[in-house]
Parts: sequence; C-alpha cells; structure tokens
Amino acid sequence: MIELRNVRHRYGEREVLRGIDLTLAERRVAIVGSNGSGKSTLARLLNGLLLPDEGRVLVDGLDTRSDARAVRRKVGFVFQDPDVQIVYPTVAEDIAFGLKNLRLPRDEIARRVDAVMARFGLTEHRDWPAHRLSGGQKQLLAIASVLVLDPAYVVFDEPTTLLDLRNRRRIAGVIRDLPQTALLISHDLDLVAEAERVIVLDEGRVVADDAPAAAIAAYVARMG
Ligand SMILES: Nc1ncnc2c1ncn2[C@@H]1O[C@H](COP(=O)(O)OP(=O)(O)OP(=O)(O)O)[C@@H](O)[C@H]1O
Repeated sequence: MIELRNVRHRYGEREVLRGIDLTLAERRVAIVGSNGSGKSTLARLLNGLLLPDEGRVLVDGLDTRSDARAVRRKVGFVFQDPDVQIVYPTVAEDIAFGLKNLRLPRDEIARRVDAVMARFGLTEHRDWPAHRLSGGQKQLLAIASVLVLDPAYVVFDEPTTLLDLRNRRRIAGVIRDLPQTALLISHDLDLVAEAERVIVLDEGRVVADDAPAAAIAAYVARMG
C-alpha cells in the first residue's frame, strides 16, 4: 500500500501539488490530467525520486524521506523517455546493471537477464547497442530493466506516448499481465480504462477519484 498524507510540492515559488491525501491499495491505479497538472511530480514522489515539501509518502509503511533505499527497491519507475533510463551500451548489460548493484551471484544475474529478455522479445538483440533499438524496443528494454529487479510496485510514467499501435498494445499487455501493483500515468484513455481506479488531477489537486468510467467521464467533461 502506498499512502500520501497531506502532500504539497513546489518548484521554486510554484506550488504544483497541494493537499494530496491518497491511499493506493488497488492493483491497478491510473492517474490522468491535463499537461502540467502534476502527474509526473506525483509519480516521482511515489518512489522517492522527489521528496514532498510538506506531508509524507509511505510505501508499506516506509517513509520515502527516511527509508529512501528500501523504498527504491520496492518501487520501480519506468520513465516516459527510455533514453534517460538506458545507461549501458548493450541490451544485456543494461538489464544486468541494477542486478549487479544488488551484488547478486553472476549465475543468478545471467539467469534473470535471460528470462526477462525472452519475456520481452529482446533475446536476439542481447548484444545490440541499446541506441540502435527502435523506440518501442527501447521502451520494452526500459521496462525489462525495471522488472528484472522484481519490485513490488511499478510506476509507469506515460509508457506508451512514443509508441505505435502495435507496441502500445504490447505494453498494455505487459501491464495487464504484471503480477505486481502498477501505477500508471497516461493520456491513453484506453489503457487508463483498464485500471481499477482512476484519479484525475487538475492544477495539483485531486478532482475525481473513481472507477474508470466515472472518472474518465469527469475528466472528459472538465476538458470540454
Ligand atoms: N523540475 C521542475 N522545475 C520547475 N518546474 C517544474 C519542474 N518539473 C515540472 N515543473 C512544472 O510543474 C508543473 C507540473 O508538472 P508535471 O510534469 O508534474 O505535470 P504533468 O501532469 O506530468 O504534465 P504532462 O502531462 O505535460 O507530462 C508544470 O507546470 C511544470 O512546468
């Protein structure tokens, strides 16, 4: 369970999140809102990439401020732009990076890397330079690199924005099949509609929090 208690966040003078009080216990929660409404900021608070100016964020009771390391292990984060996440020259090395940091035995690392590459159709690209992958393959690599660490929660920040229909469907399938709890930020309302709960942000506040049909209707009405 992830809890946000009276969270506020500012960039300089600008307050971009205010009075956020949420208990996220569902397996699939989506967050929608117009550009600049605070979605990415909220997403980054969930695994301690950002700390709240006021209030607390708790992951299974661990505070992102005081238990940062443990929270990072629990909450994986898939960035919108896979290029910011891909750090190693080849596909296999990139996936292995986080596991090496955990100091796992070499054979376990190899086994987990092979398994996740097979799962995401990346095996034939294992020795490829990551930058030569297509946009969709890079997005899959970014997701593979997070999931190989087996986090309990996965936050997806607009995972399908850069993708064509085929890869969008593929990522939607990946999210659907995840055993983990997923929190999804997206403008893709088809994807959002698959969540159990949808939260609508507007100017840094929660303005709707409901089952998908009702929340999406409220969002669309506000946009009108
Ligand atoms: N590092 C930063 N420094 C200053 N302002 C920022 C920073 N990051 C975001 N902002 C501002 O905070 C507000 C909320 O941004 P955020 O990225 O959380 O919105 P968003 O809902 O994810 O938007 P989008 O749908 O466009 O991705 C925006 O006005 C943005 O300009």
